Amino acid sequence: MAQLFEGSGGSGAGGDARAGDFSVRALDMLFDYSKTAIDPAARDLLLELVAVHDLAGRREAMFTGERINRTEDRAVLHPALRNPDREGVQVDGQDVMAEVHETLDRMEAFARDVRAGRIAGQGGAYTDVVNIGIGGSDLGPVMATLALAPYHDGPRVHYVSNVDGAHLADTLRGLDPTRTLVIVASKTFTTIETMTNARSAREWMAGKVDDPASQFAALSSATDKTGEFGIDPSRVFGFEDWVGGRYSVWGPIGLPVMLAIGPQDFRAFLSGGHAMDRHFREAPAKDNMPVMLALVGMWHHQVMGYPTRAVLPYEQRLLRLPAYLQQLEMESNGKRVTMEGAALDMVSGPVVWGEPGTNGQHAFYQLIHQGTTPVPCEFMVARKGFEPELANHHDLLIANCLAQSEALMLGRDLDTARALMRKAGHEGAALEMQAAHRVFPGNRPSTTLLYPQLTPQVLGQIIALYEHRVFVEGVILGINSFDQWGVELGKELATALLPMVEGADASSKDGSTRALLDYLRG
Ligand SMILES: O=P(O)(O)OC[C@H]1O[C@](O)(CO)[C@@H](O)[C@@H]1O
Repeated sequence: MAQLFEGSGGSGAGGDARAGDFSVRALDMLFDYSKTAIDPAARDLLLELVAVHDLAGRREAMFTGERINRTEDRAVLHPALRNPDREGVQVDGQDVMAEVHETLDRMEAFARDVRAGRIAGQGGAYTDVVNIGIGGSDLGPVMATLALAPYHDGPRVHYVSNVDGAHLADTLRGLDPTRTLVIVASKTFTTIETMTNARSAREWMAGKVDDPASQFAALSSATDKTGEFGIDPSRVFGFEDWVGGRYSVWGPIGLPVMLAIGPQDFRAFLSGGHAMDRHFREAPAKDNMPVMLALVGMWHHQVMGYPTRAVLPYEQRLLRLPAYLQQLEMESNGKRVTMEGAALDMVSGPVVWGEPGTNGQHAFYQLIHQGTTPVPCEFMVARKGFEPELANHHDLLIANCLAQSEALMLGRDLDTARALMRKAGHEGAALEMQAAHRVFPGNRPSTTLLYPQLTPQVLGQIIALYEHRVFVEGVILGINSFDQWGVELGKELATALLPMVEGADASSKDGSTRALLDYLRG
């Protein structure tokens, strides 16, 4: 592996010149990639990829509503959901902005009425909201709701995603059905987990509420199906097929977030996303944060061959960010063929995983520091927390975040380890053995994203940053980042298996599946 800090030109490892040159500042955030092995020549080569693959052209095709999701023949226009302009974005010659804003205005009116108790349940103002959805209809709103806890001033918002009855039962336990609003969030309104949970939630309400459907709202593109479920059109918030599930938190799927934090703060979230859109569209590649985040990731995955990437937010409220990014990255770029359907001749997107710091330090960082496979780490931390009375905690959080990237970069060599062991009283073979265990190879790559504070605006910037990173990676790989055919086969087989789980003949199944069924059917 190339040495980190090659050509740093600064004062020692990670010197000043390198830190300034190998970082991007935008929208009051700082993305630092000086602790990677990328040198100016490598960066030039990476930047060439951007030109060769016509990123600028592909990006404009997305923002101007071309049908770039070719296998589904759809435009990809989630940025329109956070665009404050009331006109100017077209799909097939049709301006879509009026409809986007009309829906946003309706969502806001609904959220204000629910929060003020003007729209209420049979037993009075809503105290609780239960959002039922899965995948993109869950991960974004869950992540954002947790992230923005300091801004919560509405009803309590809960999320049910798993078809495991435990999720619904544990969530509903203790809630008052007469003061609970249920939101069914499903783009297609056919997802079996969501529809099963929605029906069970309706049964939970039946008997205690005269008209359970009146305490339901729906977020969906399939407005015909929401009607069949019995949800009044005034409580249905629709969106177009050009909003992909994992990109949908900015529109109606974000309604539970809006209920929790209020319309004004939700607008700030949208405005953060829009600011990142403008930066992505306008900044030259080397100063473009999503572009450089993507290129650094591709360097690690494609060039260095590191199979995974860890997302390590030093921000407890970003607890669900790694799960959110898992879907964003892995559902978007986990593909095996190019846009044209030819076999991909490089590896597709990496495995994304992670946990907030400092918790992860006491769990899996051992492997990151001393395991044999390097794991590129993506650290994130805010300049400021929200608990002034606990400012010392935040200082400790920052110190830990910086210490980890420093330890990964510098490591500890054998001589230093030996000296430590000598000081601890070891000698001879015992000293050698003990010292070997205390060596840190160092030279392990990491990046750090710094931001002022996790406000709605900044969260919007961060989420749009990652969305565009995925887009850039997809363009360079030459794949379609906006379909997800890989989830279909399992869904089809589950539908066919259900009757067999319930006792039907399973002789058509393979021997392994039959044996598992035999056990489970008792
Ligand atoms: O919103 P829906 O239609 O219920 O889909 C939920 C999720 O299911 C998927 O289609 C994949 O299973 C995701 O892409 C999507 O976010």
